[in-house]
Amino acid sequence: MTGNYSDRTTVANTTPYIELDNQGRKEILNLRDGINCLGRDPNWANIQTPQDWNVVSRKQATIEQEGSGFRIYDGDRNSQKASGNGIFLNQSRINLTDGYLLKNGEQLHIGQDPRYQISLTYFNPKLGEMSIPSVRKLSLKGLQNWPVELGRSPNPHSTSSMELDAPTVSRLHATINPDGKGGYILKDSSSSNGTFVNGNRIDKSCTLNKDDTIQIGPYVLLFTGESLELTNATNQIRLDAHKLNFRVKDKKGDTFTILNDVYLVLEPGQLVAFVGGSGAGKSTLMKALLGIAPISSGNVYLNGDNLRKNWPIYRSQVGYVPQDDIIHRELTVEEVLRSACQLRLPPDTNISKVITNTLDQIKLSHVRNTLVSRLSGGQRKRVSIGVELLADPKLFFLDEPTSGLDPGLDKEMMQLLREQADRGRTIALVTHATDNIGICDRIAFMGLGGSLCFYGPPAEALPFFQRYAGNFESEHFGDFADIYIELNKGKDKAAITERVAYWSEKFANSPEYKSYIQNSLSPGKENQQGAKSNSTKTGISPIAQLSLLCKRYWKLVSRDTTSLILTLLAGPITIALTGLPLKNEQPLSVLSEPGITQGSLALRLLFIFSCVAIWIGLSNSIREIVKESAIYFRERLLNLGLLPYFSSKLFIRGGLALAQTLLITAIVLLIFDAPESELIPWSLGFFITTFLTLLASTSLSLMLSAFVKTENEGNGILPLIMIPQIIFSGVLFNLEGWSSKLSWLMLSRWSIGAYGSLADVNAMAPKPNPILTQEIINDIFKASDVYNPTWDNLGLNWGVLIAHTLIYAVIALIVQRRKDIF
Ligand SMILES: Nc1ncnc2c1ncn2[C@@H]1O[C@H](COP(=O)(O)OP(=O)(O)OP(=O)(O)O)[C@@H](O)[C@H]1O
Repeated sequence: MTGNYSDRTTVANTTPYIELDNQGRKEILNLRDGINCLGRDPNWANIQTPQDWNVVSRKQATIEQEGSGFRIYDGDRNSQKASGNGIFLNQSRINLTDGYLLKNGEQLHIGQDPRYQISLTYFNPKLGEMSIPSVRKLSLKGLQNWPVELGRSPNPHSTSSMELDAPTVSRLHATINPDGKGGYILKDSSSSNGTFVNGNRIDKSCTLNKDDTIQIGPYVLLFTGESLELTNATNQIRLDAHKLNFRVKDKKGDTFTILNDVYLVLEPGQLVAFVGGSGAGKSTLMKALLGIAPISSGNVYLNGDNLRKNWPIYRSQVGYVPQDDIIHRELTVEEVLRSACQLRLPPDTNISKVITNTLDQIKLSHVRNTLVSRLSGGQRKRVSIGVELLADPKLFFLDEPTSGLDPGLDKEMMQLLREQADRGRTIALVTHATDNIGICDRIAFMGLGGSLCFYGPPAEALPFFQRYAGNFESEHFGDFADIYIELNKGKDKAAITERVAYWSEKFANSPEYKSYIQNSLSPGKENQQGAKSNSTKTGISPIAQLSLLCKRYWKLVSRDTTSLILTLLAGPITIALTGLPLKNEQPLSVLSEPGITQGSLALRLLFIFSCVAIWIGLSNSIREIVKESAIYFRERLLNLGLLPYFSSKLFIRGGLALAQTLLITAIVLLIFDAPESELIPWSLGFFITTFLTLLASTSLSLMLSAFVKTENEGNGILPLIMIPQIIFSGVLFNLEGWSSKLSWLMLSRWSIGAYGSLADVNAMAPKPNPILTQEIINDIFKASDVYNPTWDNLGLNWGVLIAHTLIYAVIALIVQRRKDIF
């Protein structure tokens, strides 16, 4: 960071002291030898703060001498009661049990809300030179150089710039200028991830008011009226879960509990494992902590902010690897990472550098150019983790990252996560593999019904469940499987629930609960307004997203060469086969004396054309949305636009439909005599009709793909869609009444109508004569208005095909939209 920050002046005092800074009001309190009690309560505190400093609790902290220094504990250490607002060092709450040994010049905070929090800095002049406090201040008053530049890499020569170095921050993210009336205007410089003021993403610019908090990527700045203070420079995240409950009604109407009054604390830099039997609620808990699972009640706070209300601010700072892979197997490792970078990070990012760093972190540099499909299960999981690490998330959730891995890979994965936590990330994972959970900082044992039965260091879990008799010197902590057995003991569900209730209650009354939850839990900011709805708008423009998604999708389609060739050739081959039995016929030429069967033969051939186009269109795309739902879901949580996503599918599939149409048209012109069309040349009319049929059926299959839950469901539904197209086409049976109305919903009805009017099949009806009466002719082939060779009729058929395409696309968008969580 550069700029004219207000540095602390050295105080002529040889006694160790703490300096409290309450939004500019400062108090210096000398520390005495022995025990210091800091708070507002005059009967308890021997270092007392002003009564109107309400953020400070009556019994805020106990500061005890330790050697030549001081250790600070939250609250009243004597009665083991934590303070209300807590004391934080880089978002880690100082606890009552271990406290924290103060370092000279280091700054802590009382409370979490930057608008009201009070900084507490410890100074010991005897220890010599003081370190510069971590809070950075840029004074705006009297500043000569405007604008103030905020960003990842602002003008290095400017004395009024603030460097906010994080991948999710744009090179020049935002600027501040005076408004000419004594105030200041904050302007977003078309950043990718947005500039937020008091939780709301600003559109273009806004006037700053005193005590506004500005959030840029992981940084929080406080505007004091005259200066800009960086209140969260360490960019770490803590998570506090308050009384999470999730209850649903089962089929009988009985209430079924999935999460039961769960409280949790995840401190910055901790690696936390959620373990427990199948169906105990681990995944639900993880999703609830992430804010993406519905809950009946309770709150999750990230650094004190209500997560659900502030998701737009935090979404780029939270990484999530679900159970299913979130990567495309047809791409190389580098391509996967590159496309994720392009979608998630600002366009001015040095992508190659970010990819190289990430590959180093996940130890996959040697497979940079390998296709994901050729990687082992463990390597694939690492790539999924790499995709999330690109944005350098400070809070990272992983759902069963080690499932399906052998013990060696399981250990490697846990070590990788340990390293990541040691870099300051807060990491939570769901796992069933307990061999290596000893390297976690905390484990949460869940019992049936979503009850928390233990939360604390792994070394304390076995003694808590009275299942351990050894020592914890070695990395192996004993057999956690015994705890699984203990929590599942019972002949039926009621007995197991009773067992779980016993342990859950025991834990709630245990010293472990007090130490690792009760005294560490931080209250969220009350009455906090959520981010407004415009906060969810995407970072990079929809057009840029569309272009990226089209390129990626085309790569995926073209990599699968066999499928691509089959997709392109299936239509022409089928049409060529149809030509075999008709090789001596001229089914489409209108003859002056049509034979008795010519009309019905022509209609059957046109019917084949329609069916081929519909079938190919349907089978083209039925899997395209459902097969990547895990990836879609993850990218949508970040900033994927629904319209660009769906349009990329329609455009690429539409392009393929165009190529298919060209090939089909060529083969039809080659094999069959072209009829003389009075409206438009047969070749052009055939091309347009085939393309519109293919496009409408592609749109229909994309819609179905959005509806179904699995690829198998999609495949199963195809015949149900195709067979009515055949029955209600109007070719095989005379349709009257309701069946005629139903045929309007069929693509085949409009497709065959267009082909029929182009080929003028009505003119192929045999002429009646004394032997061949009209009655007999009607049984063989009956001219119909559906095939009238007029522009009105042709236009209607084409128009309805286009309308079908649009309606299916809109329904698909609505269905996808309904899957959104935020
Ligand atoms: N939205 C929901 N509606 C109804 N039941 C649900 C819902 N979500 C989860 N459940 C049920 O809640 C229970 C807990 O599910 P969850 O997936 O969280 O368990 P888990 O501990 O992760 O299990 P596993 O280890 O087998 O993955 C299961 O019985 C599940 O079927």
